[in-house]
Amino acid sequence: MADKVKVAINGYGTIGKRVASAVMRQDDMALIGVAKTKPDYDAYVAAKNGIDIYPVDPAKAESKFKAAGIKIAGSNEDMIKKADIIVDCTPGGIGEQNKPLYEKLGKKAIFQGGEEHELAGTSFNAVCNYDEAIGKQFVRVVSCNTTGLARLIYALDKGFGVKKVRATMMRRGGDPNDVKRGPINAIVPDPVKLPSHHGPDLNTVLPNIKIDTVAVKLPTTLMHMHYVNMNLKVTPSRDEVVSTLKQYPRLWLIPSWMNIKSTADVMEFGRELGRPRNDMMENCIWEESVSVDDSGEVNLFQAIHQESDAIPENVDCIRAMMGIEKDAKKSMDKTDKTLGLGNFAPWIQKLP
Ligand SMILES: NC(=O)C1=CN([C@@H]2O[C@H](COP(=O)(O)OP(=O)(O)OC[C@H]3O[C@@H](n4cnc5c(N)ncnc54)[C@H](OP(=O)(O)O)[C@@H]3O)[C@@H](O)[C@H]2O)C=CC1
Ligand SMILES: O=C(OP(=O)(O)O)[C@H](O)COP(=O)(O)O
Repeated sequence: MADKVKVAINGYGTIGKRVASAVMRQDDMALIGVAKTKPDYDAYVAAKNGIDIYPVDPAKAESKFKAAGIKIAGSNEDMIKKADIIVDCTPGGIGEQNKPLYEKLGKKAIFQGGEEHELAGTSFNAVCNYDEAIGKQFVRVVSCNTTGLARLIYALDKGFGVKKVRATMMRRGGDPNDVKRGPINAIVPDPVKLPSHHGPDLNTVLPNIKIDTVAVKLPTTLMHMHYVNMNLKVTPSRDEVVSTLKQYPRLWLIPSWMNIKSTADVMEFGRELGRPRNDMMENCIWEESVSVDDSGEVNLFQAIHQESDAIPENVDCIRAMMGIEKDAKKSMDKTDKTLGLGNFAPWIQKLP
């Protein structure tokens, strides 16, 4: 195999730590290191796993890392210099501040959904537009909700043609460790002014889809829930819609016998399987919810694990931008195999 692609992760939080783990599972990529602003439990676990840590601002942070007994490997800029590509997983808006450094050092970078599409000029979802990212210097992986919508809508558009989508995103308030977020006791239309950003965002990867989206925030941290309504160009049977969805990667149809009744059950299933961090990277679509009427209108519920669903897309995006795999399907197959997606059997924990 040719030299491995050297990947640096700038920002090691919810998304960054998962991208780092996924990169470490790829035989065509090597993890150079991760950048953190400060030592904490994430830095402790990373260091114990032999991951090199580069403080964002060593002048401020070096003594803190030293006091915590965590060795540092250099500055954030040192890390970036060593890498072929940087996956920027910093909080929304910081990626924009980091871009000039990537430009100065002539590096490729992937931004996340918290940045504007215009920052990169190309937004990405593997099944929708892998080819558009091939060889690019800057690409943005669309956010978790948009990733979930894009995979689903692409499959049904390929299968039957989509006339119009209406989707309601019931969003988690914050991530499980994000105690400062809310709401605690309210349902918040967010944004009040419609549409929500998800529809226009979807059009960055599927420009020809007519879509209206609304979103509310709920007092929950586990997953997002989508109610999706689609008018198709033809009128397939329900069985045809279900079997089409089953053919596409990263779409999991939850069988009714599993008795998965809520996002809590989906997460409990991930925990019970023993998946790392309980991650459920697939769209989790309730098969029972899929309904099709005689005018070709489809309705369904899907749960989206915000912390992890965009992770395989980051891996594919690296391959596309580096030009090491020009075939989207081959990249997705490799990513899914290495991350154990679409097949639960290998994860099942040996008990006790
Ligand atoms: N969480 C989610 O559900 C999803 C988030 N996204 C997007 O992914 C991006 C990252 O979000 P998320 O992982 O949740 O964020 P987190 O807040 O969990 O993590 C951010 C990380 O960036 C580090 N950091 C902060 N400032 C800087 C800086 N100036 N330079 C380098 N690193 C820095 C933080 O370090 P330290 O902890 O040391 O301060 C932390 O490790 C955002 O664009 C977000 O919109 C996309 C899909 C889903
Ligand atoms: O990218 C996400 O959501 P989004 O798809 O609604 O933009 C993540 O769940 C982060 O959302 P946040 O901006 O509420 O932290």
